[in-house]
Amino acid sequence: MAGGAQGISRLKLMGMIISETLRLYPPAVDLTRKVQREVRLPNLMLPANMNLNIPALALHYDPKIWGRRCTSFQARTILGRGSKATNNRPSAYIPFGLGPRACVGSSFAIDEVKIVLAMILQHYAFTLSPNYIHSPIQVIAIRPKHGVQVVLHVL
Ligand code: HEM
Repeated sequence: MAGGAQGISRLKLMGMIISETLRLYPPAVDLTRKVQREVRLPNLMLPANMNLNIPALALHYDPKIWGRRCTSFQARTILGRGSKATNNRPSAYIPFGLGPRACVGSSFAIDEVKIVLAMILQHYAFTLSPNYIHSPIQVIAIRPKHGVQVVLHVL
């Protein structure tokens, strides 16, 4: 694809936009794990059989990691899958989980979004409809409560 603003290819830019969208609206807001055997960390002891809740949403909005503007959409602050953006703290960015049980479909999911967007953008530009009400809710996964109405402009 042709180079975009500041030498970033459109494909890369699309990846950054998808990554930033998944930071602000991770469909899975938290992950759960069961502690199999007692674990002692410097400041923490986790007893066996304890259920752990790992709050992806809270990590994704932590100003210590993402800065003061952590609540706003800043695609350019997040590169690739977030390892640089998180200062090599990959556990701070977990829309697909982390470790051996991380999402096996992550690359497929991202490629699918890129393909669908590329197909739409070949024929249309789109803007948010004035009727759109920003209201993400959690119904198992995060979703827009009132849908996402867009206005298509034929190219
Ligand atoms: C944007 C789309 C998607 C998101 C945000 C997502 C997110 C996640 C998350 C958070 C987990 C749990 C990881 C963990 O517990 O550490 C997971 C697991 C999983 N996902 Fe996805 N997923 C997506 C799309 C897909 C797709 C398209 C597939 C299949 C084609 C898929 C297949 C799986 C499977 C099989 C697991 C279980 C992996 C395991 O337990 O070993 N996911 N996903």
